[in-house]
This record gives sequence, C-alpha cells and structure tokens, in this order.
Amino acid sequence: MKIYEKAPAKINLLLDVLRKREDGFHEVEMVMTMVDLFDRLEMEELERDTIVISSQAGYIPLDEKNLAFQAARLIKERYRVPKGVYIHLDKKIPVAAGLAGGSSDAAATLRGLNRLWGLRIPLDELSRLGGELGSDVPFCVTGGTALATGRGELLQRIGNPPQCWVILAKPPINVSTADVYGRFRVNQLNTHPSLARMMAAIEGGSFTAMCDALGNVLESVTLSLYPEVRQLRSSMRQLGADGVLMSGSGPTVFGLVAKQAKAERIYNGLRGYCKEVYVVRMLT
Ligand SMILES: C[C@@](CO)(OP(=O)(O)O)[C@H](O)COP(=O)(O)OP(=O)(O)OC[C@H]1O[C@@H](n2ccc(N)nc2=O)[C@H](O)[C@@H]1O
Ligand SMILES: Nc1ncnc2c1ncn2[C@@H]1O[C@H](COP(=O)(O)OP(=O)(O)O)[C@@H](O)[C@H]1O
Repeated sequence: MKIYEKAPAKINLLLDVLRKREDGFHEVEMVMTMVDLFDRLEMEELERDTIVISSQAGYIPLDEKNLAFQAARLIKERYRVPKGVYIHLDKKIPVAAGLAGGSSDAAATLRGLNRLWGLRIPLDELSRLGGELGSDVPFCVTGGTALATGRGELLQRIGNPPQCWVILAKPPINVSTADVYGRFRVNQLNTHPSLARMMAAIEGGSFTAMCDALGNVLESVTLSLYPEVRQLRSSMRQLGADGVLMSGSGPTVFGLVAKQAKAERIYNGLRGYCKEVYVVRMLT
C-alpha cells in the first residue's frame, strides 16, 4: 500500500528567548503557524525490514541524517514494527531556511506511518514522540497555530491569525540554527517582543495589530552575521509589506499584506535579485 502526506512549512510570528538552560537549549516563547508551501511525502510499506529514503533534491542527506529516516526509525523501534518503508520526499520547502522543512518531513513521516501501519497512536502522543527528534517537530505534528514554550515542544493551541498573504524570500545562504542560538546572548537584548500584544492581536482578529506585534529576538544574531538578510528585510518593507520579520533562525524573511495584488507587486519587486520567493497563505 502507498500513502501520501503533506509537510507544510512554518513561520514564527513571534520568537522570544527567555534564558539559556542547563541542558544547553534555550527557553523560548514562540507563536507559530503553518503556510501553504509543502513538501510531499510518498510512503510505501516494504516487507524487508529497512528504511529507504529518496528525493529529487540533491542537497539533503538520504541516510540516517535525514529527519524523515530518523522519524521512521523511531516509530518502528518504539512500536516494534517488523516492517520496512520506502519514503520519497518531494522537496519544495527551502532547506536550512528557518521554515522547519526537515522537522515537518519528520512530523509527516510520524503521521503517515501511524496510518500506514495502523498503529492508532493519538496525535498528542505522536507529538511527544516528535520531541525526541527536534524542538520544532512536536508543533509540526499537530500544526495549526500554537504558542510554543519550553524548548519549543510545549504547545498550547490558539486561534487562527487574521487571514492575509505571506511573501517568503530566502537569500542564497544556509543558516545553522545551532550556530545562531550559540551566538545569542539574552542579556545583550534591549527589548523583548510582547507575547501579550501578539495574543491579543490574534484573538481580536486585527491584521494591523498582528503586524505591529511581530518580533524575533534571533534577528539580533542573524542580521548582524548576514547583511543580505538585513537588506532583504528593508526591501520587503520598502516594497510595501505591512509587517516584516525573519522566520526562526533565518535566513528566510517574510512579509505580510492584506491584499493579493500587493503581494504580487512585492513578489515581482523581489524576484529581480532574490531567486527563492514565494507568495503563500497561512493555513487555517
Ligand atoms: C529557531 C527555530 C524556531 O522555530 O526554528 P528554525 O530556525 O530551526 O526553523 C527552533 O527553535 C529550532 O528548532 P529545531 O530546528 O527543531 O532545533 P533542534 O534540532 O531541536 O536544535 C538544534 C540546536 O539549536 C539549539 N536550540 C534549539 C532550540 C532551542 N529552544 N534552544 C536551542 O538552543 C541547540 O543548540 C540545538 O542543538
Ligand atoms: N528531510 C529533510 N529536509 C531538509 N533538511 C533535512 C532533512 N533531513 C535532514 N535535514 C538537514 O537538516 C538541516 C536543517 O534543515 P531544515 O529543517 O530545512 O532547517 P530549518 O529548521 O532551519 O528550516 C539541514 O542541514 C539538512 O541537511
């Protein structure tokens, strides 16, 4: 039997870091949501007890370093499934972009294999299992819009953000999340974004208030390391985006606008010097 699973990209509408923990991770507060830019996974059961990954993308590992491989191995071992699986990843989400492409592939693998092997694992259990693979995986398992705390694995579902268009632009550099967190110093921050304002904006359905409440403290690291990200952020703003922010540890910058025509104008303006630009919507 063959099954298909979609793996959407995420953006962080708010990302605050509260402190560095003893285990090396950072305690965060994040408001995360999904957008309609997807990787597509095809999974087929194998009688042979092996995990095989393929992809049209030449720039990701296909061995045990692949997060989909790790997800398949984890669920197989934990639930003692004596079967194998072939997983094809049709990659559309840019890699190492701050859009959680790998984490979402891992999450889609957990959801897909739960179905393929008839395991009937409840979604919250699957989400907890995802936490063993990475901090963003639990959110990617459940999707929607959520407030994520802890190292990102503690989730509280919140309402949908006001509908709008999202322009994603990724400069041609790869950013390591570990490196960005490693360079981050919480005591060098002058301000923190207001979670209360973001929550009120979403609850009240106010697009303008949501744009005003956007904030990501990791910009302090990535923007100073990579001037091209800072430049892209300014261009997005100059071209008329109502809200602009870097997603996660970067380097993808997103712009929010209410009208499709404006999104298309910004897309055309950016395409001149940025190859990877997408116009998407938030998934509600
Ligand atoms: C920054 C964020 C925001 O959503 O996303 P991306 O930019 O990766 O998309 C996440 O916090 C990234 O989550 P994820 O990519 O799953 O990170 P992990 O694999 O768990 O961790 C990679 C490394 O980042 C650091 N890390 C991660 C999460 C966290 N709360 N504190 C940390 O210090 C650790 O050094 C860890 O070794
Ligand atoms: N299925 C996958 N898709 C993308 N990257 C993957 C995958 N599996 C492992 N990786 C590795 O994970 C790292 C982070 O990739 P990604 O999840 O796209 O980053 P980010 O969380 O910043 O968006 C990359 O170095 C990549 O080689």
